[in-house]
Amino acid sequence: MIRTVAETGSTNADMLELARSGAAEGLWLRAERQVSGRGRQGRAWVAPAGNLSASTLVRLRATDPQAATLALVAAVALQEAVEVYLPDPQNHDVTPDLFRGPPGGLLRMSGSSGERAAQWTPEQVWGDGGSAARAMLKWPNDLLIAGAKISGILLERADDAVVVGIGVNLAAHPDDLERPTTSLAAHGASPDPAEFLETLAEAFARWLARWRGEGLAPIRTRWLERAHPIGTALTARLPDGDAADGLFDGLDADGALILRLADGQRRVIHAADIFLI
Ligand SMILES: O=C(O)CCCC[C@@H]1SC[C@@H]2NC(=O)N[C@@H]21
Repeated sequence: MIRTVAETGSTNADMLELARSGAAEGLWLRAERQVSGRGRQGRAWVAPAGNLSASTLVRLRATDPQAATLALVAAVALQEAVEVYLPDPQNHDVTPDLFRGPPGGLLRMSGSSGERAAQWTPEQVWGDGGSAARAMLKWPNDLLIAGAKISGILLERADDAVVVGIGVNLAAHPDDLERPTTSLAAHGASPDPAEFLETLAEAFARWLARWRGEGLAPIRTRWLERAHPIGTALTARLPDGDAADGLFDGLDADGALILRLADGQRRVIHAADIFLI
């Protein structure tokens, strides 16, 4: 069920209240205008009119996979929904053996983890994407088009309830000094937020059911297929202020990010802000 309000501070804050008063799993709340949106790590989330601001609720069960992995469930559902609206969504069968990423140099796409490389052209990862623009996942749940962020996902927990808040730049994107941003409109599509949410809610319900029924494995597989290739150079900015540079080497069985460091060691990262370099 989808409830829509004209304006609110934060749909996540509202959904946490609804969760505390017994709301059932599956409820979605969408605000046409969200004026105090919350982002990850205490940041604000700015949502110009025409963008999607919505939250839903998952009630955890004893047999569920780790709650934190709902971040990957939300990410694969959102990636799927965004690609429905991108031009030429079928155009993803290019699998180059070598991948040239900035600042230059060739990176082998097949990592030691043996994951199959994602089907990306360098232009789709780094360039303007053009008519072949694709929505690419970056750990844990950012979605990028041609390197620019198009959406944000924020998970918040209250007892057995996890609130999953999703903001998508459909019509417009706010400027961000720290990282490039984009919108679906900038790529030739501007779905109505209500219609977009129907698509997203359907995809989320489907991936949530798989997460419950089959565990994290199919979600992880799908995430890897839709993420930057193995071998992509990343910087992880860690919660303690440190940073680690390395090459993307897949996800562990729990969905944590694996970085291959310059000395060849693998580092498993559970929490960080990740940047493509
Ligand atoms: O920092 C991020 O990338 C996450 C942003 C999450 C924004 C969404 S918009 C709907 C929901 N309500 C909020 O207050 N935040 C989330």
